[in-house]
Amino acid sequence: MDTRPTLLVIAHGSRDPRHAATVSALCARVRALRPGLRVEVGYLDFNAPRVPRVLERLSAEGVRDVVALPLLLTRAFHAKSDIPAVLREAAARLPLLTIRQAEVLGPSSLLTAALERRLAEAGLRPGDRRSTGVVLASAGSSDPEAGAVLAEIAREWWHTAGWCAVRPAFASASLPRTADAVRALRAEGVRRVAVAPYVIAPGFLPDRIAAGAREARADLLAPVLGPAPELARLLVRRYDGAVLAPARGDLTALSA
Ligand SMILES: C[C@@]1(CC(=O)O)c2cc3[nH]c(cc4nc(cc5[nH]c(cc(n2)[C@H]1CCC(=O)O)[C@@](C)(CC(=O)O)[C@@H]5CCC(=O)O)C(CC(=O)O)=C4CCC(=O)O)c(CCC(=O)O)c3CC(=O)O
Ligand SMILES: [Co+2]
Repeated sequence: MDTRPTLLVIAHGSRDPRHAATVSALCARVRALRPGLRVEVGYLDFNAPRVPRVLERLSAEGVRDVVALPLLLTRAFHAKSDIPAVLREAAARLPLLTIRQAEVLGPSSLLTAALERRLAEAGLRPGDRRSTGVVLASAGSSDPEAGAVLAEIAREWWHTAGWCAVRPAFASASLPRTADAVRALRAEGVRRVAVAPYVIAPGFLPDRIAAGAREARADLLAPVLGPAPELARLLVRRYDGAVLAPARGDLTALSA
């Protein structure tokens, strides 16, 4: 029997059916990277099964150890408040289960590599970098830490990839919006403006980013990250990090 903790991927959920289809495709890639590892998905909202139902089922089946991995790019509301509350509540009802929450996916060079893969798919050539300004369009959060982290990711990516500029934009909760960031780059004289959605799956907020890119006539709109191979590798990396965490004395277990 496989004694490794079960991987529970916690996805946001969406009314858009492409969201859950993308999450499933990503999990299939993770299973291919780690044959024999049990990978389950639970949703916070909109889709079934919800996280508490999955944990109940796992506990009933005799699973004792779970790594709960937020399928989120940023440590903000969902990662800091929402998921810990859901896990605490479930852990209190399921005393045989040990649940560890893994780190969120970002920031990571694997994510910028996935963004570059998507920009190339949208037609951007490596030689275009110096003349291209990129709008890094994320979901947005009212958590100021998220905004600061996104600004740092934009700075770092600009620095390492050699873009003419990288500017953050947000689909909700904070400003600027995608269309305003595209216009600002144009006003600064940037020749080619590309929009890179820093979101995982198609859905409501990605559609808003795409509408903003069209409205401001961006030259290029990349697809969402989706089941990129870099993302699958990053999930495995965060899972491994959580499995190793207690050995470092960095106990994140929610129930003993
Ligand atoms: C807390 C809040 C902002 C705040 O106020 O701080 C916030 C935060 C975050 N959402 C994130 C992600 C996604 N959000 C959606 C969808 C919706 N999100 C909405 C609201 C809110 N989202 C605010 C709560 C307001 C309230 O509930 O009172 C909805 C209801 C309405 C709306 O936006 O108007 C709309 C449903 C639309 C519908 O009805 O169908 C999808 C799915 C999709 O787009 O379809 C994804 C996955 C995208 C992907 O695939 O990556 C992340 C990024 C996490 C990460 O990866 O880092 C954060 C950041 C964080 O965690 O803080
Ligand atoms: Co949201």
